[in-house]
Amino acid sequence: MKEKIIEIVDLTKTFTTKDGEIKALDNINLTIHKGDIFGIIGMSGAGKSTLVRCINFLEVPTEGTVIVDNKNLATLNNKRLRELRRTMGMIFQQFNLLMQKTVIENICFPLEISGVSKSDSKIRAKELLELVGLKDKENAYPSQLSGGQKQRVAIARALSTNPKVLLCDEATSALDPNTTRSILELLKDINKTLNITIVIITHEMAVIEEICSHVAIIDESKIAETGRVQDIFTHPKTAPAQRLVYPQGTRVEEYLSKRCCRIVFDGSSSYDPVISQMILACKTPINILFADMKDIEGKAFGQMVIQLPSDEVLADKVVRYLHSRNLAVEEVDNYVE
Ligand SMILES: Nc1ncnc2c1ncn2[C@@H]1O[C@H](COP(=O)(O)OP(=O)(O)OP(=O)(O)O)[C@@H](O)[C@H]1O
Repeated sequence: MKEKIIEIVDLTKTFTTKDGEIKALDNINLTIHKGDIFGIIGMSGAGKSTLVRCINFLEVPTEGTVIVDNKNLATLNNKRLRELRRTMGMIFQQFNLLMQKTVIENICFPLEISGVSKSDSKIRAKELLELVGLKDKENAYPSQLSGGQKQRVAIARALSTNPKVLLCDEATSALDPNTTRSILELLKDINKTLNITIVIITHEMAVIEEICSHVAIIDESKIAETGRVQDIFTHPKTAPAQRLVYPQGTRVEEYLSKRCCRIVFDGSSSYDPVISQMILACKTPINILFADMKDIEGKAFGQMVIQLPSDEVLADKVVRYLHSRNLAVEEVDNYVE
């Protein structure tokens, strides 16, 4: 059993504004284990940023407990809280670099304010620049860098104090898809090589699928569903999870009069023509209603919704065949809220 690094118990956060009270988080319970890449996903306004700010006590919860690395944050004085925050690096959508400082000065800055000498800070900053692939940019200014490079500097800066946890608030939302992929690869690498727990706040399911091991879906201030990404992706139970897993435009209700099933491909060989083989084996045509597949290094990931034959015996045969190929199969005829 992995050790817990972050534990949130019965957390509620209410903001008082001139227009009344806003309950941004409502009775949140969440456990994140050491070494996880944990995604927190939800629509705009669901409460994601507030939750991440409660994890490092930049926002103090109205009710409930936050335990990080076995410390109850509510019991820490300001000095110990600052020390604890140093064990949690943070990166943001807008990078938040100091524009008047060079890349290396940006990375040295948190080290120097935590009391590390100028020369030691520089040595550490150079190591980090190498780690994030920006060795040749130490004297550049942020304005001379691309979005992806700026985020790499922000990651290096966040790692400078050797954190145990890296909190990423929409860290790839301002980046194009290729740059997003390369930043996610870098985060995966950091998680693996430095054994840093990563918490990723996002509104994009693709980010979760790409790198997270676990996910919590937050909807209207509450946790709707939490668990392993693979389990939630293959069997989303709640309406908010289903909305995220079924891509926009999948109007499953159109097919409700027919028996349909959703097949999840989670890494079988792309070269294995499983659908053609199924048609040959079951001797029946099937209608593909929706497919959203991608090939990653020769493996198929994604999902497909097929309409089953109207003959019940044949339909059962198709479902049995798919199960026999070890694919995750879910009938969707009773899906839709
Ligand atoms: N300091 C604040 N004062 C008042 N209300 C706030 C404050 N911070 C957040 N809220 C409100 O709390 C709710 C949750 O906001 P939060 O920023 O956590 O959502 P989010 O899921 O991160 O959204 P987004 O993806 O758009 O950033 C919103 O209704 C927001 O208006």
